[in-house]
Amino acid sequence: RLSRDKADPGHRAPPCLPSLPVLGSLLQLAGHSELHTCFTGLQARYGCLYALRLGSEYLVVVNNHLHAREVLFKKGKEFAGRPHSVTSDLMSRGGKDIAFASYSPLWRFLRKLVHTALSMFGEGSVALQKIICREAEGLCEVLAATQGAPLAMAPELTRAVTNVVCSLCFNSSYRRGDPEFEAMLQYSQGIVDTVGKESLVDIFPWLQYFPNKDLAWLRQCVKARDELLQKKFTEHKEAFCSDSVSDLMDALLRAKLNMENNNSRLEPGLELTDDHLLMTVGDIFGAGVETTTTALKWAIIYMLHYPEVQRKIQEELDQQLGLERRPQLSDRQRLPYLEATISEVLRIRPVAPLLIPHVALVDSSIGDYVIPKGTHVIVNIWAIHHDQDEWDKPEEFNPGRFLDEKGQRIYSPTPSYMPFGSGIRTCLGEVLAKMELFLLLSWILQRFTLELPAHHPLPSLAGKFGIVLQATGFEVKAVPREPERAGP
Ligand code: HEM
Repeated sequence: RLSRDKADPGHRAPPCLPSLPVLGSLLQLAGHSELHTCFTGLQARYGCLYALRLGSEYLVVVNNHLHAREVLFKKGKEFAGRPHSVTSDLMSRGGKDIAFASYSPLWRFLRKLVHTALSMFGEGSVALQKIICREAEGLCEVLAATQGAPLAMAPELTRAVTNVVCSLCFNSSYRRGDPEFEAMLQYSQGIVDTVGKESLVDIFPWLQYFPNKDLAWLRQCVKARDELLQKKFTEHKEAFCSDSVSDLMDALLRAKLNMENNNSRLEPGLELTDDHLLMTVGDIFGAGVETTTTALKWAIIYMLHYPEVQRKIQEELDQQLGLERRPQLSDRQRLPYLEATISEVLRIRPVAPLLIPHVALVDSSIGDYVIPKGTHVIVNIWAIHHDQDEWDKPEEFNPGRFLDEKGQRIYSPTPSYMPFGSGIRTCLGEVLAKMELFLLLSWILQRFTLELPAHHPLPSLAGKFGIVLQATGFEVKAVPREPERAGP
């Protein structure tokens, strides 16, 4: 389906959706709340790479893995920019974080710093495994206490994942019912509901000067988030000791103090301000909690739809570990079916179906098409993960596609798989997220069978497009497996 016309490479503009003055191509998208499926459907008419205009912005949508790899990997630096929008600027104080920051030495510095901190306090270390297992145990206790009564899983999953991120960022965690945690849940939901919907105010920035309910709610949620971040920041500053750095906030503070003491700057005019520290930690929260929780929700929803998959995971757990020994990260190799199921969940319901938009920093090209500097590039992971040329029956949930004939794990059966993006702006938390998904799911499924409570309809498999592909709320009945029933 890629253009074979090599006569004039890089000199053709991509096919463009019809566009009106001021509105651009907005009418073509009107009535489609699910942008990822709308963009996928438009391929039938415009091909796998096409352009559109939204307000004054020129956007290109990439629906194919070859073009996606060119943008993210091969020409990663050329497409490493991020667009400014009213909502993302509000969230990140004008890009003073990592995810919404422009490609710059400061972005690179912060990314490296967070990467080092995550590996120091977590990834690969026993410390993180302990933290996640503590949360997994807490989750199992909550499930056991329900004694088979229906339980809304979402808040429990969010608390477990929040506590992991909290431990990494602040070296602290929340108990059930903690008012600070409840407030955090509320503002996080508010942010998810309002950011990333390609809302009109991002297309027509001047709308921010008119009364706007969504924007007012987002401002309130961001204010609540910032107050909490500021509180943690002040506590950390007061207790700071450069010899005992035990979390991300401390690591950022130390970097800032080192810079000030050495009077070193990254580049003239670029300095690490308090805003950068706060927004970077806010970013790890924003990017780290909602994404992993969403993937967990989808995994459990698919377990309810496909009890035979759940059974196979449990058989594998029983065979490899039995019912008593709790799974550890070192067991991942021995549990390929569970790992394949997690991969399949991330394929069929990619958490970030359109990634985060990229921006062309220079005049460039994708395939045969010319892409001017400033173009917003949307990589449609949904289309890539559902591409019929790459996946057999892509709509079918089938963990088996990530296993070979011997039942061994295949990490990527086709290059058309990139749930965490790829290249220079690839997800910073991939390793952490995979650890959480593995440990939390294996601990739950070793001890409980998750069932649909009587008379409850199966939760919808249709996601709601937003900053993440949201799953609808649902309840489960957790039926203890044998040793739980028998007691310790
Ligand atoms: C299942 C869980 C997760 C998924 C599916 C996921 C996916 C993604 C995707 C698709 C991107 C955008 C890549 C791009 O624009 O090219 C991204 C960016 C990012 N993710 Fe994740 N993510 C997950 C968990 C996490 C966690 C746990 C953290 C932090 C601890 C995290 C931190 C980030 C950051 C900081 C960025 C921005 C990177 C940049 O712009 O340089 N993510 N993630």
